Order: sequence, then structure tokens, then C-alpha cells
Amino acid sequence: MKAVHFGAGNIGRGFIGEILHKNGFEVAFVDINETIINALNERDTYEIEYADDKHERLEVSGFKGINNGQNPDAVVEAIEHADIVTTAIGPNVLPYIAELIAKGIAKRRENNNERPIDVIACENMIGGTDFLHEKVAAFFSEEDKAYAAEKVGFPNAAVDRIVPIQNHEDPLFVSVEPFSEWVIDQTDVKTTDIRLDGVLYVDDLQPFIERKLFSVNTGHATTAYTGKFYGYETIDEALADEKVLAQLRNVLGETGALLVEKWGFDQDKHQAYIEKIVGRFQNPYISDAITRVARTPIRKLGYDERFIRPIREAKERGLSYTALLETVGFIFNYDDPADDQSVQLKELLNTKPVNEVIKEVTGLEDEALIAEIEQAIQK
Ligand SMILES: NC(=O)c1ccc[n+]([C@@H]2O[C@H](COP(=O)([O-])OP(=O)(O)OC[C@H]3O[C@@H](n4cnc5c(N)ncnc54)[C@H](O)[C@@H]3O)[C@@H](O)[C@H]2O)c1
Ligand SMILES: O=P(O)(O)OC[C@@H](O)[C@@H](O)[C@H](O)[C@H](O)CO
Repeated sequence: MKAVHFGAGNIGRGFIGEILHKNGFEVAFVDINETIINALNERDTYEIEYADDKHERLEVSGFKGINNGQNPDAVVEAIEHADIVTTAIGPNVLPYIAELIAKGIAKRRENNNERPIDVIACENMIGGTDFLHEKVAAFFSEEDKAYAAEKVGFPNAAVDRIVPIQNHEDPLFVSVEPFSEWVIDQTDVKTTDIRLDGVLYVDDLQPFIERKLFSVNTGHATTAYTGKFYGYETIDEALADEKVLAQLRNVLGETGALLVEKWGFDQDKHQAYIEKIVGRFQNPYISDAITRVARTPIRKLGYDERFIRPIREAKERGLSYTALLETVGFIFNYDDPADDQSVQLKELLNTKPVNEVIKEVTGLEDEALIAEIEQAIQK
């Protein structure tokens, strides 16, 4: 079995690569990072270390690297012969790889390849694969469209594992938290004979992705932006401060109340899920930079993203969103000169009225809510 995976970064090598390897796949990692691609081609193995007191390691083998910037034809060829295509490159990058995926699918059609294939975006985004599908379909001919409707699955997915930025001499070595969860919407899967061990296949992904995004990611981002406000550099360091921990717990209390009401989750089980998350963030064997978790703040302020969507839905249901609003205030005040979106956000705030910036980045039209956000920013 063959897989093509876009993005040989932290989660790519540290989770998707792990699962594909354990399931016996040969993996072609596609990336523009020359150091990583060269290392993948020079070496037969790389190691994953599980960050706990045992420090166990897994040796991953059976891979190669393709630089899509330098060798796009090799990517098309790899997709032509693959059983599965996965991505973990960041939502903003998905449009840039869409054409290559479309070309690979067109090649399969031209060669009368009857074997189905699934394309799965493993990004932190609701409807990530739907978004990628839309971008890929824009490059389809009418024949490709008909072929893809029959032979190409685009299932949405949720992935969860904390993989911080790696600073090792070995560019392939990756240290990951032991916990992991990969959930795939099986209703859109076309390769029904492939069932990846380590993946949960479900009929309705929505409760899973919302639970993950609005607990793990809303909580993580809350820790990062609140932590940065109080002068910290890493997530574990920030959570040692009771003010940051309290903000995290308050936010997870608000999204938890929403999720329990919306999806009918068992209250106690959800509380246990929250406790697990707090423990994961406090993992002493992981040092996760606030700049990584807080990266691309404009994306994180999006209409369907980890803050604005739970705020909108909590408001609709008459639930509390005070702590979520406070965190949004911290995001608008976030400053990382090395993050393009942070710089862009500052520029917007320096050149336009605050309520206009809020509308622009959040997509909100609810004037009362916009005013509440403005107050939170000023506070
Ligand atoms: N790291 C985590 O803890 C984690 C967990 C779950 C989900 N995710 C999601 O996975 C995605 C990737 O996150 P990450 O932390 O692994 O980031 P990362 O920066 O470590 O990896 C992204 C990789 O994509 C590559 N890339 C960028 N542009 C590219 C292009 N045009 N073509 C090919 N490759 C390109 C980069 O060189 C990099 O190696 C994000 O959507 C993130 O939200 C991350
Ligand atoms: O990847 P982002 O920028 O959407 O979010 C940053 C982190 O919260 C995220 O990468 C988590 O580590 C991950 O989602 C845990 O599963």
C-alpha cells in the first residue's frame, strides 16, 4: 500500500507518518523543506520518541521524500500510484497543493485506474477536507469531475496529538506526546477496504471535531495568548501561573457547557476529557513554545474557528462566554514580530477603527457582539 503525505513537519512525521508506517504503508512525504526532504531520501529510518518518563522510541521506515517545489511531476506520479493522500501543512497552505492533487487524480483517470483513493486533510479546521476538495475540484476537467465522484473520497478528519517545534541535531527525529487521536468521517471514504489501525472511523465527525477544536485548541490557544500577556514563553511555564490556569479552566468550562448542551455529551466524561487536556498541556516532558501555539492569530480569529464559533453559539443558546471574550481580547493584543499574521493584525489595528478590524478578521456582523469584543480588547 502506498501513501502520499503533504507536509513532513511535526505532525506529519510525528503522527500521520507513524500511523501509516504501523499500517504497512510506504510513505512519500511531500514538502518544500530541502533539509527534511534530503534527510528523508538519504536515510532509511527516523525515530519518534514518546514524551513521558519511559522515553520509548519507534523506528519509522519505508519512506521517501519529494520536494514539490523542485519536482512536481514526481508528486503527480506518486499520487497516480497511491492508495491514500493525506495532508498536514496548515489550512492556509492547502490551496497551494490543490493543483498537484488534481493532476494526480487526472493521471489516474487517464490511465483508467479503477482503484479508489481517499484524500484526507489532517488540519485543525472544521471541514478541512471539504475546503481542500473545493480547491482541488477547481482544477478538474468535466471528465475528472465524473471520475472523482466515483473513485476519489474526500473525508473530513480530526487529528489530535501535541507535537511541539523540534530542535534536534537530527532533522527527522521527533518527540511527541504519547496521546493521539485520529478520527475520520467514514461516510465519505471510498477505499472501504482500508481500515487504518489507530484511526477511529465514524458516521458523524462533527461532534468529534468540535469537541477537539473547541476544547484542545481553544484551551491551548487560551493558554498561549493569556500566557504571552503575562510574559511567558512556553505553555508549561504559563500554566504554572494560577492566573493562566484559571483562564484556561474558565474557557474550557464555557466551551464544555456549550458542547455538553449541543451534543449531549455526558457531563462527567466531558469533565474527565478536560482534565486530561489540562494534564497534556502540563506535560513536563514537552516544552511547547507559545509562538507555535499562538501562530497565525488572524486564522484563529476566523468565523468558524476556536473562539468566534463557540462565542456565537454560546450567545445563541444564552450560555456564558465571558472568559472566551477575555481571551479574544488577549489575541487582539498579541504581538509576535516573527509571525506575519500578528504583524498584519497590528497594522490593521493601527490603521483602521477597532470595530472595523473586528468585523474584517472575525466575519462577525452582530454589532452587540462586536462591541463586546471591542471592550474586551480595550480591557
Ligand atoms: N503540531 C501539532 O501539535 C498538530 C496537531 C494536530 C494538528 N496539527 C495541524 O497539522 C498541520 C501542520 O502542523 P505542524 O505543527 O506539523 O506544522 P509544521 O510547520 O511542523 O509542518 C508543516 C510542514 O508543511 C511544509 N509546507 C509548508 N508549505 C508547503 C507547501 N507549499 N508544500 C509542501 N509542504 C509545505 C513545511 O515545510 C512543514 O514541514 C496544521 O494544520 C496544524 O494545525 C498540528
Ligand atoms: O496548529 P494550530 O496553529 O491550529 O494550533 C496550535 C496548537 O494548538 C495545535 O497544533 C495543537 O498542538 C494540536 O492541535 C494538538 O492536537
